[in-house]
Amino acid sequence: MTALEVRDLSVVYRTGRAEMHAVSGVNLSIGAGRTVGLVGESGSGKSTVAKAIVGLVRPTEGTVLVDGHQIDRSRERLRLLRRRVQMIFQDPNSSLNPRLTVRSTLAEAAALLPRQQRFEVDELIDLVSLPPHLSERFPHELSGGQKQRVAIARALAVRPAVLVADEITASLDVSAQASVLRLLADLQHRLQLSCLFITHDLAVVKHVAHDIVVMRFGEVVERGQALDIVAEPSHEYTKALIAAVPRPFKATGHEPASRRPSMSEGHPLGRLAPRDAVVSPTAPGGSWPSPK
Ligand SMILES: Nc1ncnc2c1ncn2[C@@H]1O[C@H](COP(=O)(O)OP(=O)(O)OP(=O)(O)O)[C@@H](O)[C@H]1O
Repeated sequence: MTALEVRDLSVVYRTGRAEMHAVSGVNLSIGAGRTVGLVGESGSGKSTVAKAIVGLVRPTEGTVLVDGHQIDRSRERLRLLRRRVQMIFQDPNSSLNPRLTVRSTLAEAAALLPRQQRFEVDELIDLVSLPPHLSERFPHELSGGQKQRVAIARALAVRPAVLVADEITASLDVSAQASVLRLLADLQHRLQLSCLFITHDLAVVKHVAHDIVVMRFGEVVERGQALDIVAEPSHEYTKALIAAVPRPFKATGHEPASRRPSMSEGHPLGRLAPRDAVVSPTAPGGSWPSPK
């Protein structure tokens, strides 16, 4: 089943008389329990796609379907469908309210669900493996990785079907990056979440994505299974993106396949296994903890 589908999405930003065609004719779909990596350089339109999906920008053309239902203008429907898709942003400092403790942040999000479906705050804290004693802290008292875990817990509080993660590891140091990526893969497997994972870093994406969609100048230029694209990109732009991954991790293409260095070899995240090795997409998934 398709959890999220984007059909022929175009977004034009208008500033005065100037028009900026940020996204043109983008199609993508994410199956239940799958992760799609959306990659491309800065300015290629990735965040605009994400914002259109969660309703932060209005598509100029095209539609977004959640669980097969079009997000239309009916307010009640919009509210329900939007809850099914939650976005996590790059910078938790601007996405978390600095005046709320972790507990208040999560309680506020959990309260959006009817009482009988609600998570307890402690369950959410446990779900993202935050030490329980951090629950009374404010965002400025947490590390970057801990803040991003709070942001993930807040997104999970409404039991979404789809997570849109926009460069969520970009502001973290290397060890926090690896542990947030591991958490995401683990949660996604346990909860059968679908995920759109946005990054400019092709070395990161293969650790989390089953499939990759490559964007350039607002258009999709290549798509396919993550390991295939990383091993044998067909579009020149994708090849250039891979070539931009720091030298020690690059294959020349002339060595036998068995000796070809993986792109992440020597990369700070190189010890993480590729996505399909971490969690088989066909492996039986878990389910949401049942409401108390
Ligand atoms: N609100 C806006 N008004 C006008 N132009 C915008 C607006 N937001 C984004 N753009 C432009 O749209 C294009 C796509 O931007 P977008 O942020 O979607 O790209 P991106 O691939 O996510 O890049 P980054 O990783 O740097 O965020 C860029 O040229 C950007 O300057």
